[in-house]
Amino acid sequence: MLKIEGLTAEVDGKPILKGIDLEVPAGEIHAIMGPNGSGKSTLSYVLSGREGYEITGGSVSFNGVDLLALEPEERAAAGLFLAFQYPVELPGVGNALFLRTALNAVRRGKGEPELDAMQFLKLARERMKALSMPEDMLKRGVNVGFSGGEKKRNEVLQMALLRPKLAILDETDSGLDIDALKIVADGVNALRAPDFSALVITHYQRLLDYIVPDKVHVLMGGRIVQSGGPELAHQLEASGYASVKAA
Ligand SMILES: Nc1ncnc2c1ncn2[C@@H]1O[C@H](COP(=O)(O)OP(=O)(O)OP(=O)(O)O)[C@@H](O)[C@H]1O
Repeated sequence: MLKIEGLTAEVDGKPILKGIDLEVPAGEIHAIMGPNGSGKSTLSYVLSGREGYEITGGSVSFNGVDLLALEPEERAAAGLFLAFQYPVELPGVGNALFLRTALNAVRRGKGEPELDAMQFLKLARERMKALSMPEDMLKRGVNVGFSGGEKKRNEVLQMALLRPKLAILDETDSGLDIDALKIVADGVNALRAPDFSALVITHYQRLLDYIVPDKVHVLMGGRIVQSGGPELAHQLEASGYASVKAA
């Protein structure tokens, strides 16, 4: 599914990713943990094709395709989805129209028929119910006036509608109350399938009680410095990153 080899990238001439090697097979969920400023968000932005990041070396293969050669919208059409750490507000852009436009763009890319407003509403209501989101969130501007937790749920709604092949969740758990955490985790778990993979970036072991990862990786100083099973997250929670440095 995803194979990253020797990936290096810089921002404003400052090297941030210093040789990332990471493989996420189809059907697996991997977690990335690491101290503040270690490059976790940078990795997710580089994978999604955000402007301002210069790739200086390495390769990323996504289902056999050179991901780095694709435009951001082509990456989305190929099945990549990034749930932002800080979802942006788009005043004046209705959430329903935004979500339907995103969904239809991906459907077009896959050669599937677009959904009209009625078909979309039916699907969105169904998926929102599963996420315990009130329907009026469709009528409001994208994320405008949404609480922190509501913005994160709106990201997961997007994911539930787009049904990507690879979802990257960048600290989607931060700012969520305990009930919302479970709802969001259920949303991710519902997508588990042999052709779905996820990279879950988190600071907290707690999320990984609900989304049990196949592997946990520690990103420090722009490199993956340790990988292990779910027990690695427990070990980090107990001893912090000093134990990794010593390893
Ligand atoms: N536009 C930028 N200009 C300068 N430095 C940047 C820029 N974007 C990121 N950085 C730096 O790159 C480093 C990695 O940032 P990144 O956001 O990827 O870390 P992170 O691991 O996601 O951190 P956190 O856990 O705090 O979210 C940081 O030192 C950050 O200051």
